[in-house]
Amino acid sequence: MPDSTVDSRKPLSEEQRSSLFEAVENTPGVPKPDPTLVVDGVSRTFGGLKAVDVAHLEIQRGCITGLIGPNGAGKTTLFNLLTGFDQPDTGTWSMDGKSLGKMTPHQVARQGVVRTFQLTKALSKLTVLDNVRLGATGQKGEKIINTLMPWTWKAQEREITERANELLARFKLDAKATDLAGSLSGGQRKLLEMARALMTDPAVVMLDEPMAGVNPALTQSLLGHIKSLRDDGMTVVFVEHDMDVIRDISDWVVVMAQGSVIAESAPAQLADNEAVVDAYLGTHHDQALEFDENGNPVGATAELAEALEQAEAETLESGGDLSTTDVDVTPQALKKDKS
Ligand SMILES: Nc1ncnc2c1ncn2[C@@H]1O[C@H](COP(=O)(O)OP(=O)(O)OP(=O)(O)O)[C@@H](O)[C@H]1O
Repeated sequence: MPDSTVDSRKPLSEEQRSSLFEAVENTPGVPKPDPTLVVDGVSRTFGGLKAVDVAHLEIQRGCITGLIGPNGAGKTTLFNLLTGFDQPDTGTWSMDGKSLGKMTPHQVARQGVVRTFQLTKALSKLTVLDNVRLGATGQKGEKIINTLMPWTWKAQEREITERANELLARFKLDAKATDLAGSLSGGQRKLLEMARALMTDPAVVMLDEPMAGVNPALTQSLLGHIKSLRDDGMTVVFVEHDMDVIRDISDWVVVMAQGSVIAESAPAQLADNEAVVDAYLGTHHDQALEFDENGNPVGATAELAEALEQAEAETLESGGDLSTTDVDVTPQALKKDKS
């Protein structure tokens, strides 16, 4: 269990969540009514490249915050820094007023902040159940003194297994408990990651691209699971490229580009923000393409394919040569075409 004594688990209703953000301005670094994580001046440089340079960021408690931005914007690096997997050059950050700086991932998890990875870290040669059990921190059996008192850690082992089984049932992986993790599909591994992350009963869960590589059939159930974390009173921060997913489940969206927070807003107002359109929505290079079971493009991919076809037809009509002409299918160009 996290050491934090603040009651950070009271689930918020949908109305409460949206009214929380009513008075929050759409400006980078804007204060939130009841922030749990607060980041100040956090920067990280690799060689000459400033991967992260966040002046100020507050994450609202009990809500889902979507973190978006083009490839290389610094999203994963920020996750790494906040959860102790990397150390910043400058800056401080805290949860409920308690500094999380200079801590190991293990210590950060004990404070109540956990994360999952873009590429799932399931240990393929261990069973699904053992993978989840490994998410527990601070088992009494780890301490030498306790090896002299095996009854204390045996009882704890039982508790850990019980909790792991409960979590496997929550994520509908209980039937796979004794299978090797290596036999799971991409989507099931994401669920396994979430189950493992929840072993410490965290207050804040940071999910790095939980939908990436997931079979579309599992996407809805994965989204449901993420919402259920919030409905249990947890604070969720998640990185995602798919704007439909962002709009569907985020209460608030933070946009990063070139290491910094360049915009924040409610999901419905994202497209109105010029900085966001320029830095993110205007570039399609990292948008996940989606197709149905017959190989036909769906959703945003269908719009993109249609726009591409139309732009190609126009290029040919006006006597252009497709082998030498780049067709501009950015949203700005498409808007121009439609008007
Ligand atoms: N260990 C590292 N060594 C050197 N450069 C790194 C390292 N980790 C990240 N970077 C660089 O820092 C920048 C930010 O990378 P990061 O992975 O945080 O971006 P991101 O927003 O998560 O991107 P993506 O959406 O592609 O996952 C990139 O230019 C990346 O190449």
